[in-house]
Amino acid sequence: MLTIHHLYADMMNLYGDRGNVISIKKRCEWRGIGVEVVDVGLGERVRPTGCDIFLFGGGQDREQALLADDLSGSKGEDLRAVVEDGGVVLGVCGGYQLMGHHYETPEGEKLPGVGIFDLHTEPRKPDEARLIGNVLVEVPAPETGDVRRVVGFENHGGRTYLGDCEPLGTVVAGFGNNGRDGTEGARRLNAYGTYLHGSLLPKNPWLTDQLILTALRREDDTVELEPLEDSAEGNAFASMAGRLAGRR
Ligand SMILES: NC(=O)CC[C@H](N)C(=O)O
Repeated sequence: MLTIHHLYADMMNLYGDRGNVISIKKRCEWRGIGVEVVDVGLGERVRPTGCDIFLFGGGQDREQALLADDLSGSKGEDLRAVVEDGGVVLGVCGGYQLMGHHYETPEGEKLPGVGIFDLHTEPRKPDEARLIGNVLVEVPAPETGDVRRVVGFENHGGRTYLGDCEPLGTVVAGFGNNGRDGTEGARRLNAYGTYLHGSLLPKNPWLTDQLILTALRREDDTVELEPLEDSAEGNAFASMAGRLAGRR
């Protein structure tokens, strides 16, 4: 049984990030893989089962401030332990920002993060716009050495800067972490962070399956996923990626 832990489901669900939960759930069900969804709200502990995917969606500054305190206690420790143990975690935008050291709001408030990634996020300057639009990212797959593509939508004021931390990938079109250094997102062990809403996973079925496979293989490293008929999603992905790549 794969457990999807949906962190702050009712607070951090900007731009349809709940679609990430639905995509993982359906792609498991279509394969006859047992899957359950557990909402993890304020004051609730994360309870790993050994076959888990933790999802942390996007949110406005107000929601981030409300839950930053909740993350600074035992829940943050538990999430760091999950990542160190090779657990699968995906943070999107506001959730991603709070997986770093801190997120500084435009009002100058530094919201403490969980410290999963060595990164921090600064506010946009008064004369800077929010980073908004469609994004195309090239993601190296170290396991196979090939490069995959990810598409999505971004809308964030924060500018994220990586320290000793790998990016998820390189921006081909769009802004990414900060609109300056060409990086998008972050990755460490099996923890992923990204600015891509969309929602991300329905638009990028290969990434969804990679998260599912990684989680399943923590229990049984011989598991394989039967392929699904992704032509519709694949065509939508290819046309968006092609359009965006044409903007290089
Ligand atoms: N889309 C989001 O999750 C926004 C994150 C954060 N509030 C920012 O504006 O950068």
